[in-house]
Amino acid sequence: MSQSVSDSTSNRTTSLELRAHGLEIWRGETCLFHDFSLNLQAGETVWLRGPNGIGKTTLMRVLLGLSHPEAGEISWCGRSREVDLEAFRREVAWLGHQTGIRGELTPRENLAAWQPLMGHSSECSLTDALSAVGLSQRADQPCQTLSAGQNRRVAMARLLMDGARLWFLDEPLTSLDAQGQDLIGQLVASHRAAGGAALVSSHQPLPASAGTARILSLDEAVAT
Ligand SMILES: Nc1ncnc2c1ncn2[C@@H]1O[C@H](COP(=O)(O)OP(=O)(O)OP(=O)(O)O)[C@@H](O)[C@H]1O
Repeated sequence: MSQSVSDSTSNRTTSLELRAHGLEIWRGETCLFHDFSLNLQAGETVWLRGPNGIGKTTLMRVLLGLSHPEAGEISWCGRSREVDLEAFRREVAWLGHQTGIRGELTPRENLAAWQPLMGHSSECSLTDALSAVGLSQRADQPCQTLSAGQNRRVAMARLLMDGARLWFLDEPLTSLDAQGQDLIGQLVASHRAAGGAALVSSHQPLPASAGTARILSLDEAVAT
């Protein structure tokens, strides 16, 4: 178990380790996970691989504390995640199926509206984030006039501005062309290189640009 050290400038722990042990998760009459364990540390990408409906979103929601497992323990930096659930959540940036983008607002306005809600601010400015996802030319156009893939890029720009060290990306490749998928891979690799970690769910292979990822095949891990 890693040691937690306090960072006096940001009041964060400098270690990064998410552990889940012995999780049992039911939805309705179905046991999705039985005795499931996961370990994610700084500099790692874990790819949750599995077909539609296997339980990837459900697992991410449980890890984030948005719903509860029937059994099992989840720890963050060596302590129960429940000790300070809010502090844990501030360390997580979640890109889910619903991006939370307001269509009547532009990418710039959406990002500005999200900014005060971010747990920690990164060194990446709003302008830099838009540029990094290739949206500088579309920054002032209402999001409802952008394509699905362009809106995914707006959501990715939010991750770059958010200083969260742990990324939960739920099917981030959806709606993206090959160039967009490659970009997601690059962003994940950069995040990892900067000491962050990413949990990425996808039913399709991660782009090569994402670099090394530890594969967790859910169809082998789920309850039988
Ligand atoms: N509230 C609920 N009540 C009953 N069943 C549920 C509930 N939420 C999810 N499920 C079921 O749990 C299973 C897992 O759903 P989940 O959304 O986690 O899958 P997924 O692997 O993320 O799928 P996808 O790849 O399509 O996003 C599905 O069969 C779904 O129908």
